[in-house]
Amino acid sequence: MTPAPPRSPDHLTLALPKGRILDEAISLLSRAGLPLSVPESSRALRHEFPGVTVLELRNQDVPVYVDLGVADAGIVGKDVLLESGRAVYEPVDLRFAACRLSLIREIGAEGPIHRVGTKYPRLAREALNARGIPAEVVKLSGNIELACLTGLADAVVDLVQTGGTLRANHLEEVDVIVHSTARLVVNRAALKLRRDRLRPLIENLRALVGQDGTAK
Ligand SMILES: Nc1ncnc2c1ncn2[C@@H]1O[C@H](COP(=O)(O)OP(=O)(O)OP(=O)(O)O)[C@@H](O)[C@H]1O
Ligand SMILES: O=P(O)(O)OC[C@H]1O[C@H](OP(=O)(O)OP(=O)(O)O)[C@H](O)[C@@H]1O
Repeated sequence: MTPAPPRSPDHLTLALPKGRILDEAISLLSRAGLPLSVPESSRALRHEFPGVTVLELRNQDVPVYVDLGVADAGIVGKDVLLESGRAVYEPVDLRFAACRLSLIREIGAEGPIHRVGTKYPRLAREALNARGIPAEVVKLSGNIELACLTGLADAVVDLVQTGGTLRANHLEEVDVIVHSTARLVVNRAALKLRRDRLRPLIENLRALVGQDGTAK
């Protein structure tokens, strides 16, 4: 393993997910005082700004990079954070990318649930255990609703926001498992080492999303 070059305590490394969270994350961080702009469309995965490096990752990898201290902080959905099981510090609910993780079946489906398809096997397992449903959980990677339509599974655990995907596929939400929004996550050691950079960032983000006790 190549050791990472030492980073100055003045420098911040941020883990941000490509996909639907990236633009809003960059916009919020910029308004909170970081000199960021949306990375130009290139194949580059690491973007340098004055005093800040942005690592562009898959959602599931954001908690890993932050927990292991390669990134000082990151932004990720609560759904992905819970699924990761990583005990990172989570100081700000950024209140965007709101959705819920739900148990979903074909409209009118009855009878026992034997197999559940999902991108969230840990949360699905916990939810099924809590409801006393001894079903098999099958990990899938995308277009999860298809598992119900094809008979691969007799229920799925997936995200719902407008409900448009459910309606378009003759599916219904049977139960909400957890509500999710985007969160700022911070490495606990970095919070001490880079306190002068991270504390103002946390306070500015709290003020921007209305969690500092002041009016927005
Ligand atoms: N339809 C939606 N409406 C609002 N927020 C959503 C919706 N779908 C997902 N999210 C939130 O945005 C996060 C990122 O979603 P996105 O669609 O970019 O990920 P993905 O492409 O499915 O993930 P990956 O390809 O990295 O596995 C999710 O973890 C969730 O918190
Ligand atoms: O209730 P809705 O507003 O329809 O949103 C829910 C859909 O959004 C997400 O899928 P996405 O579009 O990210 O595609 P994916 O399945 O590839 O993740 C999620 O997995 C649902 O399928």
